[in-house]
Amino acid sequence: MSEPPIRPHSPDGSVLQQRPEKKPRLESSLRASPDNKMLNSDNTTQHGSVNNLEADTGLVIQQATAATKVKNTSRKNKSKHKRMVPEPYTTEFVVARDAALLLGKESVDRASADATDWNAPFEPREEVELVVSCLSSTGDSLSLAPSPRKPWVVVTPLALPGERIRVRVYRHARLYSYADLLEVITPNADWRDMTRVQCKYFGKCAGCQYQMLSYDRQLDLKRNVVVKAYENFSGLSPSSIPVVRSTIASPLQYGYRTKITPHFDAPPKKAQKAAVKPTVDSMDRPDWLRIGFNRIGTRQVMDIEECPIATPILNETLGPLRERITANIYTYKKGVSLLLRDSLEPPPSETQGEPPASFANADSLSVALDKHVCITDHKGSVRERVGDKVFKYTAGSFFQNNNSVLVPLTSYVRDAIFQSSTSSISSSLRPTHLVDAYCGSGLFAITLAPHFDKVTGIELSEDSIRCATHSAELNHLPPKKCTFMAGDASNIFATVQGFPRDQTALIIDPPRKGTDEKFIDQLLQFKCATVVYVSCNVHTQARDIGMILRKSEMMEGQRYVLESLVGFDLFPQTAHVESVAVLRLV
Ligand SMILES: C[S@@+](CC[C@H](N)C(=O)[O-])C[C@H]1O[C@@H](n2cnc3c(N)ncnc32)[C@H](O)[C@@H]1O
Repeated sequence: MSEPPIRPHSPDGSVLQQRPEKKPRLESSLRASPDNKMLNSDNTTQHGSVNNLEADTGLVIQQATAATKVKNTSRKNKSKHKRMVPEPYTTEFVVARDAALLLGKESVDRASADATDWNAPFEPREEVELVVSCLSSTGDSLSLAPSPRKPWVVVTPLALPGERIRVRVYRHARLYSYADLLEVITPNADWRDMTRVQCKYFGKCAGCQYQMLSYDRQLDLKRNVVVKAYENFSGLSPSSIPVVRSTIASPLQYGYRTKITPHFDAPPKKAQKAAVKPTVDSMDRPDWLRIGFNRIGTRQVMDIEECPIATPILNETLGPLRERITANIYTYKKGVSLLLRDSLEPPPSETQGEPPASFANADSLSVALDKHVCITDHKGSVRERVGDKVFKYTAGSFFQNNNSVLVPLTSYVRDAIFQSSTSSISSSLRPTHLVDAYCGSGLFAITLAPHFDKVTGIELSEDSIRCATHSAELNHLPPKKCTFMAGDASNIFATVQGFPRDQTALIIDPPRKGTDEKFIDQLLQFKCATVVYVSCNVHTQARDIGMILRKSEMMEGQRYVLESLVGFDLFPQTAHVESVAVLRLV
């Protein structure tokens, strides 16, 4: 089967795409995050506050009501609608909240009262013209259904505010429907410039959403995502939320991604049977074979031979790797997710099989600074430099995927710890101890260690802890200054009881699902002077910060205040934003 015909860009710069049939699915809630982790979905029990938050803000609570109503209908409908209720803090949850906000509380309440909130005003696969109202925090556009239809939102990728678009609706949820963009009839000339697009798959591949925008515009949009997350998900009063700073740019806006994970499906059964030999000549590439990334809104793999946001060495490696896979495709019985990770070339002592010097130091690694290699083995070793520090970690484990922004990020966190913007830190209370919770391979602990007397990190992955400990050695950080332990983040508080609390800073950098109440309760008992919360999901961060601030109101004498908020652009050309929140004990 060949690719469906696709015309990526019309002469006037509008985006045109023809969509293949979709599998029934929960597209957005299963959408991969920029670092290709599936979005999390399990916070309801640990944060019993999800429902309280909904009650506070008044809109999404209606969704739970509707889902409950659905329970009383037929079994078929029940399962169908149940699938549509988004898990808290997933992409779909955020879209649902944004759609409800666009409709307004009155419309939402009316639709709930009439029990019409699941009845979309569209025929199956209907084509309609819309005018885009705004962007959701997911990067998708939101438009109101044209009158005389009832109040309803249409979620469409790749369209911009003010644009007149033609779409085809394909799936419905509560009070909103998803649609494919067929045509941009009237582009937003201030925002859209298709000559900026650097990837021929833009508009089809699910990876990027913003290549048609100026970089300044992308940064503004990301700032707004942080603003909205705290307005809608923290449950905090506006007076407790500082003005969100301008998003900090990535030095590289293309060629920055140090890890990509293209994938491919196993040969279809029929093709396997028909294959006369296990290998394929390069001229004989089967047309069902696609090695690449998912098509927007589907789990269909697109054949992609180059990704302009990936680093040069990853693209140089992708071509030959694709050829090797193609030649041996019939030997694969299952689909495969490949790993390509950018690494500094190993020092000669390691490549020549000599045992590495026990303290092979940062300087010896710097010899290889300019030469990059691509690691494709999940268990292989990756070397990466951040400022004057070097890291060695396992290719399959977590490490931030945009090296160019890591010096600005770690420097910002360091400055936030040492320079309070709202109160002066007296020299007698200068931070001397650092706790790095969810430390991964030790990025923050190791880069910031020179500024502290003692640093300790905790992380669930034993392999990452082994790598962090080794990287500390590589950077001449002795164990009495820098230690790492494997375990649940909340265990850290038992081991740092000897740290002077008013001179201790805590960094939290959890996965997308955020931290948990057990961790927050212990943090509040520990009462360190500064908390810096780094997050790849600003919505769970807002929820957690809201909880920390509210609970800290009940502490005697002191409480935490949210001193600053800023987004970092770790993934240019995408809608993703990393968020850094600084809390101070006052
Ligand atoms: C977003 S990464 C941050 C890693 C590191 N701070 C960095 O920037 O490279 C989150 C890390 O938290 C770890 N993790 C997840 N759940 C954890 C838990 N309950 N306790 C400790 N670490 C956990 C993951 O293994 C992952 O390495």
